[in-house]
Amino acid sequence: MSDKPLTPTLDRIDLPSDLNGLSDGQLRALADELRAETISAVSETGGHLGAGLGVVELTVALHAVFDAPKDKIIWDVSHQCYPHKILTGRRDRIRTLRQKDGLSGFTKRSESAYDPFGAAHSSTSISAALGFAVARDLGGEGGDAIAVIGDGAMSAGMAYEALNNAGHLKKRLIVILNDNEMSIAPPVGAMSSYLSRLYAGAPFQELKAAAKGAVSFLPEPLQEGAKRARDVLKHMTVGGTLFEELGFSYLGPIDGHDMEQLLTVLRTVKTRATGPILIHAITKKGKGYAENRPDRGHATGKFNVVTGEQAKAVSNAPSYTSVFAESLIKHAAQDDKIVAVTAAMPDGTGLDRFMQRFASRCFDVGIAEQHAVTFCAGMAAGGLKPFCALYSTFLQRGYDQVVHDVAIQRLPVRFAIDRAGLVGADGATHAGAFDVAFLANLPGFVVMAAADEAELTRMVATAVAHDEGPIAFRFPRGEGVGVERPEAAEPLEIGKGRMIRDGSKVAILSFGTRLQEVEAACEALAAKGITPTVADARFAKPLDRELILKLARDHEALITIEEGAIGGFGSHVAQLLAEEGVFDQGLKYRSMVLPDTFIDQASPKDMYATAGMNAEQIEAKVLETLGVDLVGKRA
Ligand SMILES: Cc1ncc(C[n+]2csc(CCOP(=O)(O)OP(=O)(O)O)c2C)c(N)n1
Ligand SMILES: CC(=O)[C@@H](O)[C@H](O)COP(=O)(O)O
Ligand SMILES: [Mg+2]
Repeated sequence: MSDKPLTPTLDRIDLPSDLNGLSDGQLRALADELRAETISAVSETGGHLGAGLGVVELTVALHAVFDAPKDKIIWDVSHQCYPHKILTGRRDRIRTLRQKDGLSGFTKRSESAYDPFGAAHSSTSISAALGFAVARDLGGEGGDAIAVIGDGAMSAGMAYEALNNAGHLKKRLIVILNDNEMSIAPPVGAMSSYLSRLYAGAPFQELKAAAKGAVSFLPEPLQEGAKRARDVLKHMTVGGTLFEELGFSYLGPIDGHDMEQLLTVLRTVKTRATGPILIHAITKKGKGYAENRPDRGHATGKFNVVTGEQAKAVSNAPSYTSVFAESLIKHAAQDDKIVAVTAAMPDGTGLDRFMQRFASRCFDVGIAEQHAVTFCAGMAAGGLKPFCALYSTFLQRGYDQVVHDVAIQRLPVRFAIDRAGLVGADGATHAGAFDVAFLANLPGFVVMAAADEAELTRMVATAVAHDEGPIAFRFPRGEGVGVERPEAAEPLEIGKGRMIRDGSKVAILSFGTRLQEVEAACEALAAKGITPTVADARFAKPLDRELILKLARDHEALITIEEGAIGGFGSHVAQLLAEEGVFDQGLKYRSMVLPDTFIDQASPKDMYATAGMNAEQIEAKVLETLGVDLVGKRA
């Protein structure tokens, strides 16, 4: 017998237009089936489960009431989009989610007309929806523009910039605030408390009754129209909210799992809204399956639906994240000037452990990377030693702050850049591809990449000791290589690399954890009689000029490799070699960087294969550069 759920109503739905003939009762049944299908699919693929389960009813109601793809439904972050994908022609591929050549785990314009706007970084939905609304009103395509944004995503400045602009423009625009009182971790900040107060004070049950009463009079609610709708609106509107001050009509709070309330409110809004309107829906993250998990099932590996047991990868090596956190905690125990900042990723950055030890010196600022950077700049200016722990991809959002607030003022902010390089299932949106390029071009910045977990401990020590200006160290997602770590790591000499092995003819200069692949390539090359010299650059800025020029002088060819896009370490090395006239002397130089494309999700190994940066490809690059064929003979 199949362990897939029975889904008789869902089986009749291929596209949202198939919802048209369904009664409200059937829509309710559909939601239950959609929830079961989502759980079943994610049990096979892993992924973001909890957020999607929280919006199952909302997804059905939105597609029942609105007319996608003409109406634009824009999911913020879009990690909650799996039920939407199932209802929009992608059910047959839903069990390929987040896998190579499969469906993306996020909305993606190139994947479906029902994904009008791609996302994965948070808090962009209101701006995008407003853009669609303006395009529509200026004669472009499209009907309603609807942004669905979570309470966590509401902590980011960009959401307020959009509300501010939308309240001013007064376009018809629908924002649904999906408030489950969760970010990845429990949400933080004054805004989160404000939202809780809004709904703590509201007469939830009365609203429910009001909506139900209206529905009982409305066998065909859309035809019956105005009067009942006005009643529902009147009952639900709470005066004086922040949103109203910003120019929005505020509706709610409503129970985001009550199909009757959702349908009534959405139908009312569809027929009556004129300007910007915000619907405040209260939901439960993980609804129906993962409600009791501490993170309410934010992300999960594959799991057994019956027992909930998750498949665990076995590794003897610690994760880079935990090595970073442990090292920082050790230093912080000796140095009370050390403080740490996360932007809504306490678990992901390992700072949850730091927070347990040093609560008053650790700050979760919410999804607010720009603020995180400038907040750290302020603390550095005030004499503290701030560690700004961000994923590479999310640091992108704080770039002007890095330049304007940190670099120009030469403030000693320490950037701990996690998820450097290709990250796997989250795909292109989460690739840590650009940080080396966008940091190493800034005057006075020190930029390091750890080759393994022992190196990471040294780089944490280096960052603690470096008070002269900004410093960054990067490390990848996942486990280290299992090397022994120094008990008490010494700071590195700034701008000094290290030799790994002496060889001849060709030198490989590695920056970051590709070093393991370089080593594997060297083993294979040894069997062909080729013994490359290998060095670990450690620093992209300042470069170890002496080391690089020596490698260039002593070898026929020099190859650099890094887990980053063009414009990073290799470009700086090329600049140095060009300035020093080394190319004029005939050096063959090659730079292995991420290709100039966005690489779709797959395992990190497969993504690096696509990028041409695994051991076999390094080996091939050495042979090609030396003009040697695959068996090791010179052409
Ligand atoms: C700019 C940015 N920073 C951090 C993240 C990581 N992140 C993804 S989802 C999430 C929590 C979002 O919470 P919420 O909007 O309430 O959605 P929920 O998961 O509760 O449905 C965070 C912090 C991100 N995607 N984008
Ligand atoms: C959607 C999002 O941005 C996060 O949930 C992200 O997927 C977390 O990635 P890690 O699993 O690498 O922490
Ligand atoms: Mg939330």
